Amino acid sequence: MISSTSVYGLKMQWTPEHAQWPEQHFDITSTTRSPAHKVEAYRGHLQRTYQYAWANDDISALTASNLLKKYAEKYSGILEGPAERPILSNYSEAPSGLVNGRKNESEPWQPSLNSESVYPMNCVPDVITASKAGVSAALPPADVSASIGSSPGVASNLAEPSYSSSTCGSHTVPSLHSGLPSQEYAAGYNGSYLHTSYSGQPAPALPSPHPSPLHSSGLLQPPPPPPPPALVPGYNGTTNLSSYSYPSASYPPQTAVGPGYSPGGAPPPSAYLPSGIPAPTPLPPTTVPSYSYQGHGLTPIAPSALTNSSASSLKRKAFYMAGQGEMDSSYGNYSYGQQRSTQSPMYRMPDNSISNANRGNGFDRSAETSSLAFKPTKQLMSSEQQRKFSSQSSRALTPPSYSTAKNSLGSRSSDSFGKYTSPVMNEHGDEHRQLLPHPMQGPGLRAATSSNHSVDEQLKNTDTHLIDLVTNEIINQGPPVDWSDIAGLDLVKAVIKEEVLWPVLRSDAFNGLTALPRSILLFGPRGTGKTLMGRCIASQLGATFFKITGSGLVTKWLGEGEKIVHASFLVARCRQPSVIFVSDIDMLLSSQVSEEHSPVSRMRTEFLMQLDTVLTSAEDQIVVICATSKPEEIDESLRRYFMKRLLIPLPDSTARHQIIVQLLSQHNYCLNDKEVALLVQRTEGFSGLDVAHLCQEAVVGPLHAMPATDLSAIMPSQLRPVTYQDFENAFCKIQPSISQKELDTYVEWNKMFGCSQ
Ligand SMILES: Nc1ncnc2c1ncn2[C@@H]1O[C@H](COP(=O)(O)OP(=O)(O)OP(=O)(O)O)[C@@H](O)[C@H]1O
Repeated sequence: MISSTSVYGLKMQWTPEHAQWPEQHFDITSTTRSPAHKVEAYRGHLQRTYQYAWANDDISALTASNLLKKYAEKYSGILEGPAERPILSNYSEAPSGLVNGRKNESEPWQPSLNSESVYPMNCVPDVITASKAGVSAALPPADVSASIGSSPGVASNLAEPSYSSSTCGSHTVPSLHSGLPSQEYAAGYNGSYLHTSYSGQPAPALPSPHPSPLHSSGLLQPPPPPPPPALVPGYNGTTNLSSYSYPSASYPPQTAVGPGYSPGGAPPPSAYLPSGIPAPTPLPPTTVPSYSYQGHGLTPIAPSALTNSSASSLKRKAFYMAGQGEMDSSYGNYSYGQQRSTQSPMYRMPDNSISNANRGNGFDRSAETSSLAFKPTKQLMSSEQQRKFSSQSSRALTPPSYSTAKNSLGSRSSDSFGKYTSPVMNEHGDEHRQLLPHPMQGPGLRAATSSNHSVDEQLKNTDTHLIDLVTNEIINQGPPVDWSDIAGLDLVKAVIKEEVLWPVLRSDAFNGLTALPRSILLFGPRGTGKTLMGRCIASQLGATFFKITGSGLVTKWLGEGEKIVHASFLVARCRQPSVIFVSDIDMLLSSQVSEEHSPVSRMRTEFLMQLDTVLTSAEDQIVVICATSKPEEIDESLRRYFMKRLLIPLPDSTARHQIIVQLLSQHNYCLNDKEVALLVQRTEGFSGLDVAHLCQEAVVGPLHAMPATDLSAIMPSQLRPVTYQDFENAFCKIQPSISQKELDTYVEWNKMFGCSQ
């Protein structure tokens, strides 16, 4: 139907096609979006369209469509009356039906253009028809009737919120544009892969599959070839964006700014780019809030968006560079090659009170007032342990966590040892060393004869009475013990050799392995060679042997046992390598010790603190060996302080034979092999000490036949040899000291907690 209207003397022809124009350009069926919203979207579309046209020096089908539509708007404005002329861009200013500049969604929107409000204008339909014909020739048939809301030429460029939020990983670009081939316009590329604010960046010239109508009409020359891609490496302009390898949504965010990147500064160096790709002008990170540029196998060519971690990293960097906060301002700019500032909390001088408490009475700090007084790890541990153990006497003590990698005793450098030697040690120390059957040869023991400087300082300021006591009564300076001096115990010997001695003697072979056993519990009947074993270990290591008797601490030295323990470990650190042997350890670690502030409790606390320090220190060359004949009395929570718990059983027949022959060889005796074997058989159940007592009693048998007045004048050669009868007499006096019940207890305890079967 064609109608004509005469307005202001102009007669306009109006056809049904004209009446459909508003519906085609404004989706009036939409109930989800206000007209004002669509206008704003359309404004953005126009802005981008013109930017792209300007940037590419090209007029695409999209731009041509927009130009045509703009012409149509102008003509439609002429068709409408001057009093109620609705301008496309001022819907927000329309007074009726709008609330706060926006149309209420509940109100049905009435288009301003209708057949009655349009003035007939004969020339306009012709222009429109001609224009549409041009577009129709360029668009697929399905798109001919598309409205603005669905037209590929326009709608694909509308920055709808849901459209711009489409993720790279969804790969749904074609579905977002019905009827529009995905490669026709890089909507997904621009709207989702790149942030909209990135439009200021020169966009890649994406070729249109459809020739511009202006091109078709010959009004414009063909556009120049597209510029080389600047943003997507390898993109050649013909790549189908739907198949473009977008970074996966699960792709890990770039956590750090690439090397050479300086926010807001110069672009990254060209060496950072793939070959043949020019460096883009970097955008400030804040303008690309969610931009993740790095693709699969692609080297980033532009500064990436700051992820949480990288952003916080830069924040921290800025924080330190600004010198804010409590941290030392020089720390943030710190170069590892620089001298560390002692003002930094990481390298701050230790608290005086802690140090003094740790170093005992009378410690003079004046000697280490220089900035070089870096608190060594060992002292830090010691301070922590002081606090830890000083408050735990009322609760269960927990075993320490043993250090693993650098737990070797041989890791101490020669520079870390001091020169301290006790006045008493000066007299006997060298003798002790000379008596060693196997002077230390291992690579880790070259520097084992000195003491740590800081420990040396502590020692100098410790009560000399305690030092002398330790030196005279704790340090054992007996003859060295060889493995052959210990009868039997082959299994225990093998374990100790392999797991205690080898890691010390050849620390290089055990570096990085599991925690090395530096605390051993030897348990078993009395007189079976536990102390002998401890001395043998010290001799094999060439270590100073400290023997602390638990029973002596709680009886003889009860009042100052705590100080003696402390001083013993202190001297042991000065005389490294050291073996501290504590017999009757059950006296200190018994679960019966319940009084919090009793002397025994304080001794136990001190001992555990020192033991923990040894176990957690990678520098100390100290082995702590504890022995007990009552392992069941050790507090359960303290049992695991001992990394190795080895049963020292009664000597077997072979061991007894060896002990007997060994002892008789020092005397004149007359026993055949059968009699010796009989002795071995009759000493079943004897401890090594019992056997020794038996032999001793038999050896003095010949003296019983001598007159008492001549004993001092009789030469050994004048005495008769020891016979089997002397042993018969000795058996009358010497009985096995261990009951079968006790033996069963050790066997059971060994099954439960022992490390050797
Ligand atoms: N296996 C052994 N080989 C040689 N001699 C041994 C052996 N066991 C014990 N003896 C003798 O017994 C003596 C005491 O040994 P040792 O002091 O080592 O026993 P112990 O287990 O430490 O005793 P305690 O539990 O009472 O401290 C040694 O001096 C040695 O003469």
